[in-house]
Amino acid sequence: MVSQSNKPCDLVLFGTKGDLARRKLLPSLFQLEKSGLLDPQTRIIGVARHEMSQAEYVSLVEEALHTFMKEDVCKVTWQRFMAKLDYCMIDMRNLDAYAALKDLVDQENRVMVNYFSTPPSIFGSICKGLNAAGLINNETRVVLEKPIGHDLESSKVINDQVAEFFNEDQTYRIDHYLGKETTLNLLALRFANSLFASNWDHNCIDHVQITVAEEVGIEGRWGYFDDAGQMRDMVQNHLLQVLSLVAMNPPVSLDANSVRDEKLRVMKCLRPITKENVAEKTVRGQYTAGVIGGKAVPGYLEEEGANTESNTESFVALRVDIDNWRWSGVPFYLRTGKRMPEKLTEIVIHFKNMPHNIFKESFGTLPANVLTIRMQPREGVEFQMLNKVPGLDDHMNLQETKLDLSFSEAFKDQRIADAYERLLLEALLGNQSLFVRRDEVEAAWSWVDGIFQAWEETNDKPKPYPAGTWGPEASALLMAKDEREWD
Ligand SMILES: NC(=O)C1=CN([C@@H]2O[C@H](COP(=O)(O)OP(=O)(O)OC[C@H]3O[C@@H](n4cnc5c(N)ncnc54)[C@H](OP(=O)(O)O)[C@@H]3O)[C@@H](O)[C@H]2O)C=CC1
Ligand SMILES: O=C1O[C@H](COP(=O)(O)O)[C@@H](O)[C@H](O)[C@H]1O
Repeated sequence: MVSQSNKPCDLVLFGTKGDLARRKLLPSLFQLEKSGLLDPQTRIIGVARHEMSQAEYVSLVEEALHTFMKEDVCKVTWQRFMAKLDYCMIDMRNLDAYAALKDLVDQENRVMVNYFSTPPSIFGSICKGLNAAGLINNETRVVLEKPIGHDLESSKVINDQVAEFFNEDQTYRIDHYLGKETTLNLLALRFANSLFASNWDHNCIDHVQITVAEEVGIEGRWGYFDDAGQMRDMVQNHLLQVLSLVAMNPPVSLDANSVRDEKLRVMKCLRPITKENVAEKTVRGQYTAGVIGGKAVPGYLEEEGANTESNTESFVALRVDIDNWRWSGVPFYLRTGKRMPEKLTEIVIHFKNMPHNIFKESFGTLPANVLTIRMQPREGVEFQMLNKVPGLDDHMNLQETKLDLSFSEAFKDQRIADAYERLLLEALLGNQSLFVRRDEVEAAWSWVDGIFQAWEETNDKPKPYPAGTWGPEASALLMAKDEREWD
């Protein structure tokens, strides 16, 4: 991706005491410092509404690093990193409070990048506060966490509140799946290899499966999750972004708007799901108590903070049709759920069967080629194909074999950076390619809203599935109807 600016920044982290900031953002910033990717002049300013001395903030950050980093906290890097930290107490709903930031930022010499790691309900207040303190100029950037809104209408309200103060080219909407190495590799796979580039359509592909399975439940986030559900939490953003990258036409270049234009075209071609077809095209589920990795786990309704009644889905399976020339007749099957047997994100491309079988006598039906892109864990790419078994005994004895490229083997000395490292770096550099444009967010909401409406009109309720399984039986039936099965 092409970087646009290399100026030092004031990265202002609103919600610095929150879960995301401590678990992901601060450790990622630390890794950037360790890799020498933060400008020596760059500052990190944490904002929260609690009274804290500078020393207390530094130890909050240190504790977050020790708790959430997978590797040891390098002492030399820590000395450099801690010297970059500042803390500012602001109640983000109080517009007068933002004046306190003025003494900490230096807009003449540094670009101010404001990361809103807070509930979206206060994004508007933060923008107003920054404006009231005179802290917004043409270079100032804003990074917004997902999900933006609860539906199309509320997302428009939030985007309008931000757009009152920031242009689209100053606005960076995060979808952390776009920062994953394996997501970026999808671009390389598709557009740097002629074998795939020329076979990526309805002539060669039978169907596509995208699975994003999580072992975890709702992780103590009942308040947020019960309001959102798996459709808003994962499908509206992460799964539709991945689907768009798999399905889009080749962008003219890697610049932000070329890629985003192509993704948007895909979203606009998603066939609406309505009350007439929602039953055959969607499955929602909710986990009950079960066992994962030999450990008993509670059901959704027994989670901490749960109501006894809730129709929120923790699992979704969908058949998605894309109404354009490239994908005519090629269904995309999506499934995502919490409390699945394992954490697994993968895209599986099922190619079409051979039109004629010359190996009938020795082999019978020829299985089709399958390309699996393993996004996490065990990142890599796998291609299933048929080969002749060497030997003189049976002159055409075929066997299914795999070409298996594991990133950890092929790129032994390369560390796989967390998605947030990549995205924070891109935001600091001013490159929007890996951020979602407003029209993409709205197109995604518009399609997802249709499904919610269809569920409501048909009074659809989530079907139970025991934790530690691959979702309700209806998910397997959704595939079986089309004479297919999940991988
Ligand atoms: N956690 C995650 O894994 C993910 C989170 N996100 C998104 O990131 C954002 C943050 O999520 P998360 O960290 O989980 O949420 P948290 O609730 O843990 O953190 C939000 C922070 O915002 C602060 N805050 C809220 N209102 C105010 C206010 N008026 N003044 C000052 N501070 C305020 C809270 O302060 P206080 O502590 O005082 O309440 C809290 O520290 C959300 O938009 C979420 O959807 C996206 C993907 C994953
Ligand atoms: O955005 C979110 O993503 C995580 C899953 O992310 P991953 O990188 O671990 O696959 C999910 O657990 C969370 O509910 C959701 O808000």
